[in-house]
Amino acid sequence: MTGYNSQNDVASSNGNQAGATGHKSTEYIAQENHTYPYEMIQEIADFLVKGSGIRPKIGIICGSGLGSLADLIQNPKVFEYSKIPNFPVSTVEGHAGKLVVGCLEGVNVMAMQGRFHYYEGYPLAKCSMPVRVMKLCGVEYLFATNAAGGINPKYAVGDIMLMHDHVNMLGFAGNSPLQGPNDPRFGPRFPALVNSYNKDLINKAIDISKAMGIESSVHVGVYSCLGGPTYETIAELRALRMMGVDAVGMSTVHEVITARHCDMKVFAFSLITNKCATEYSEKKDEEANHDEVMAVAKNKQKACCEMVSRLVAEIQKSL
Ligand SMILES: O=P(O)(O)O[C@H]1O[C@H](CO)[C@@H](O)[C@H]1O
Ligand code: HPA
Repeated sequence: MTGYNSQNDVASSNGNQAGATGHKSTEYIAQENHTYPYEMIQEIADFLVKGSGIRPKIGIICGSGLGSLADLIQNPKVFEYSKIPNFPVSTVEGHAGKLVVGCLEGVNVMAMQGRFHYYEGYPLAKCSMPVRVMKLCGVEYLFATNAAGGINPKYAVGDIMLMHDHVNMLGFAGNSPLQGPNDPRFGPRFPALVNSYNKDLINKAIDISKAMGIESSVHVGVYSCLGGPTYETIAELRALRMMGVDAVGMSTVHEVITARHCDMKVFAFSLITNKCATEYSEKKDEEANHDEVMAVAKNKQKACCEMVSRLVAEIQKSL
């Protein structure tokens, strides 16, 4: 272990500060940006692979209230985040803070019961650091799930939106999980993001929705991530709709960016937990709230679980 802690006060690690030339070292810039050095990610991955005896092929991130996706896993080995070296802890209700490793439909998988959000106070690189851990554990496919507000007027509460693209609002503001020095062992300095969402997996998920008889409540659309923790204003929601956004949340995009940077195949979906109002109203019940988000997710977890396990079974056929 390097002894580096991303929450350390940068100024206290004076060994890495500007040298006689006045230039900051790469390691110092990495600390300034709260990024994790490759070696530290490798150590976390080694800890998990050694502790579970498993090299997972698929990584699953459970959205708010969707932690039961991890309950599908057979012979689970459960790691509390607080017991994993250098791992952040979950602070949001509906995010248990456990990493579950085991087998699903004959495929070794790793599931995060609890993700990290920017509004929790974590820099984006830290929010999506577990995706790099997954990569170094052997993960080739990322399944990212989330609870989201439906902006597309055709979407109903309880529908599923398969993500085929995103609008990165935090990126518009100059924030990225890839900010700071690039380590080419993960990926290129300037990764392309067209075709980020694997078309083959989207098509398989559409076929699965037909087989499940739920195709009328499954859509393909565009997700946007805002910083939160506030839900959006009417004016913001109208602006997002004009930009072609179908569903809005506070997660996922930075995880997808990190996964594509290291060449993982990505499948992501939103469970629509509330309809976003785009008209001004005094009615309290039209305001988004986390209790409603959690309740809808709990209600719909069965369909989400079936969608995920059937898709894993499809991937298993192609391995
Ligand atoms: O994106 P997930 O983690 O599913 O959670 C969503 O639900 C919370 C708001 O209710 C926010 O954290 C939003 O991002
Ligand atoms: O309406 C929403 N907005 C942002 N994030 C969300 N997560 C669930 N619902 C929402």
